[in-house]
Amino acid sequence: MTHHDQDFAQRRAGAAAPPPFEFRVKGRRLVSTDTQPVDLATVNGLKTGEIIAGALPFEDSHPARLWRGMVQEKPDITSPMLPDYRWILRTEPEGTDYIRAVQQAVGQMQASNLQKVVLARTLLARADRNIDLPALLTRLAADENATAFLVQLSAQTWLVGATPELLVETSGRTIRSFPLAGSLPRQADAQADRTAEKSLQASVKDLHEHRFVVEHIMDTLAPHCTDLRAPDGTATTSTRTMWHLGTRIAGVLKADGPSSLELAQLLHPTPAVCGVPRAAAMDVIRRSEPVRRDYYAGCVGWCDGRGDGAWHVSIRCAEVSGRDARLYAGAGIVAQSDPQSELVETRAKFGALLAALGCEITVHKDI
Ligand SMILES: C=C(O[C@@H]1C=C(C(=O)O)C=C[C@H]1O)C(=O)O
Repeated sequence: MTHHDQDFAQRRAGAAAPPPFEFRVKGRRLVSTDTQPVDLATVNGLKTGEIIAGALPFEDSHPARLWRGMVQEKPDITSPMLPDYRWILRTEPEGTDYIRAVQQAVGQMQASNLQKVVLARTLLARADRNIDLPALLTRLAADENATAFLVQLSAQTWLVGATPELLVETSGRTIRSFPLAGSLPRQADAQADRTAEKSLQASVKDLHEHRFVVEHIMDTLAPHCTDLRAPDGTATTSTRTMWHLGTRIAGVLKADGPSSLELAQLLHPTPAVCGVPRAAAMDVIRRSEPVRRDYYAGCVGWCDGRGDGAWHVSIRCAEVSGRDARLYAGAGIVAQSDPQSELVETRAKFGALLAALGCEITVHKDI
């Protein structure tokens, strides 16, 4: 038996527990070294080579989930093979209730100063045996345009996903952000896929949705930078399942500027996951989403003792516990939104996780 097979066989027997955190970023792995959680202040006492990493919640009512760890250049050897699970799926809220919430939000936009709100729904997927988290992470990491992450939230629960959205990254005084907003599902046919990309690029509604996010990030970062630029025009970017509008923001931090962790806290929640104005959008989210977001639409990432690090928006993810996965997906709603299209967009956003779980979305068309 090779080391690789042994590792897989052990895990199938349930011997190896998932680590408290692991990130996969373009061939590098960020791995936990301690099994005891740490708090935000731990960042001040880190030794060279150490990081803290984990998840920040959508709302402050939940604590940060952080652990100490290190960056490894070693590639991963975990097998991407999964057992052939049988699935039971249930959406929460049901599609009709999600559509009603979108209609109400659009109505509120006509009668108030609410301009954008991101409304999410969830999909409960129950397998016939425990979900193999390390294999799931390896499968999610196959998408080169996403950062795959696994973060322990409680004794039995992990947040796992693959996000394409970079909230903020700093290295010395160099700062970057890659906000996304405005989406269309990818198409299997190459010609149809290209048409989808072009129509997204030309969509006034999506460009409008996108602009809120770029403005928020520029306004929040500007006081901390000596130089900050967003390119003219918005580009498209893709994952294996979605097209998005994205803007590559780059700049130079002031000397003794905030750490990557502090910047993530300043920026969060952006209008990519909350809305404009923020307080009104938060109010709509709290009133119309029946399932609390917990760590979905928060941040996942890492920071070292000098403040360098990267924080991503925790989207395209699920909370996994034993046989159960709760998948989350949201869509930005503006006055011109069509509720049925927003439902389809959230369904497509479940696609990355479902594919990684080996659950065929085409078999479950009604989600
Ligand atoms: C909220 C999600 O995605 C966000 C919303 C987007 C949109 O509304 O177009 C696009 C990318 C993300 O910023 C999600 O995937 O759950």
